[in-house]
Amino acid sequence: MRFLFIVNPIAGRGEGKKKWEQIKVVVEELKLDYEVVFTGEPGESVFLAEEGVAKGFDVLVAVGGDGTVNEVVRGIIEAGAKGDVKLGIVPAGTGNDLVRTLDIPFNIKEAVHVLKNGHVKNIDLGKVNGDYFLNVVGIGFDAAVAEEINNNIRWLKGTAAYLYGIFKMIFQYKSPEMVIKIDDRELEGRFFLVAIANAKYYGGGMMIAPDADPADGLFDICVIKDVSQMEVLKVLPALFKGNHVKHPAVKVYRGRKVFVKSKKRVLVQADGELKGTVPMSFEIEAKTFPVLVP
Ligand SMILES: Nc1ncnc2c1ncn2[C@@H]1O[C@H](COP(=O)(O)OP(=O)(O)OP(=O)(O)O)[C@@H](O)[C@H]1O
Repeated sequence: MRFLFIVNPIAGRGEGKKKWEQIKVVVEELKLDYEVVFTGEPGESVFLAEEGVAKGFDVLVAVGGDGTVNEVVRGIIEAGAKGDVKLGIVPAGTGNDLVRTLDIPFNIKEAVHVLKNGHVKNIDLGKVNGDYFLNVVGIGFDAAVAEEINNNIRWLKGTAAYLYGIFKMIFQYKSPEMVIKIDDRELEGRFFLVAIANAKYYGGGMMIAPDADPADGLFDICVIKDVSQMEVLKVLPALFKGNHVKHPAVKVYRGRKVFVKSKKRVLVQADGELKGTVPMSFEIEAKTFPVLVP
């Protein structure tokens, strides 16, 4: 197996480059057949991954956070190698939400061992607007927070940015009326947020869908009804352990296809990236993307 490591040197607040030096030691100890490339600007991992596919590497290893992982996946897909070329991940980001769901170790040595001795898991991909997502789509409150972070709080990163954004938005946000279709089921009402989850985590460690399995061919759809601001603040800490699902305003559904519409401007984010507003539909592509996991 030939490995191409795609390293984001600025991931994890500039730690990426230093992490690579540690990774390299283990990679050489294990005698992996490898090459390494470094990104020089945002988005470059997509291009480097496409090049890696063209050069015939079997595994492309994203060294970075979820941003780098998403870009490498996009590169593999755009090169037409979905299902053929495998994804490896050595976490070096601030968030690394996919890694948490897949139980890939944060310890460098252990993560590199997974590349050599782990097994292949074919995970599901979420589809939105012809694009793919790995973790979670958020509709409503969390997308409003993502917009706020994008526009006004770029100086903070990861969970800190989310928490700040949440406290800022909570007093401005009004739960909109929405219609949510999940396969043959239809829900209607005022919703605080809808999270369409392939994996369990988003926002750098918030466990929005504690029972989501990224290889079961299904989305876990977490629907939160309109709740008071005080109630949100009370439930928020429970989100880190996934205990929010016990709250009476929270319900989790499973499905393959989701459609959401509203008469209001309701924002959508996918893996932290703003996608626009509803109406929008979401579909799962079951078990198509091979990833090396423990
Ligand atoms: N050389 C570079 N200079 C500036 N930005 C880069 C460079 N290489 C990659 N990027 C961008 O950095 C962004 C963040 O990367 P990534 O998500 O891997 O790290 P992170 O933010 O530390 O981790 P996480 O997303 O898990 O919190 C990505 O959008 C990527 O396009």
